[in-house]
Amino acid sequence: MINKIPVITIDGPSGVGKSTLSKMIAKKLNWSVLESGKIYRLIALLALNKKINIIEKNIIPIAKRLDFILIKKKI
Ligand SMILES: Nc1ncnc2c1ncn2[C@@H]1O[C@H](COP(=O)(O)OP(=O)(O)OP(=O)(O)O)[C@@H](O)[C@H]1O
Ligand SMILES: Nc1ccn([C@@H]2O[C@H](COP(=O)(O)O)[C@@H](O)[C@H]2O)c(=O)n1
Repeated sequence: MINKIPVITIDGPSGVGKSTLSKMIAKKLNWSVLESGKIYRLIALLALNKKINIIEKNIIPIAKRLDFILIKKKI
């Protein structure tokens, strides 16, 4: 079943405090933290494994199926 708990995610450069701040906010709101950098890296890994050229039109279908891929562990 897909987790319906709201998530917070903060984008920005490395080491600026995204994780620290998002964990603090998530704790206060009882939300989950979504680390967007991990999603980008996972999509890149899937594209590399499947030898897919990393251009927008190829990446969008992978991103759309990401929840299915994660649930079925089809990486
Ligand atoms: N408001 C703050 N003031 C001073 N130091 C901070 C603050 N917020 C976070 N830090 C410190 O800065 C460092 C980087 O923080 P954090 O890991 O939250 O950043 P990040 O943006 O998530 O990093 P990464 O991109 O590497 O995942 C940590 O050592 C953290 O303790
Ligand atoms: N493949 C990636 C990875 C990250 N980003 C951006 O960088 C930010 C920092 O990511 P971290 O995981 O190192 O905290 C992230 O918020 C993204 O904006 C990216 O564009 N592509």
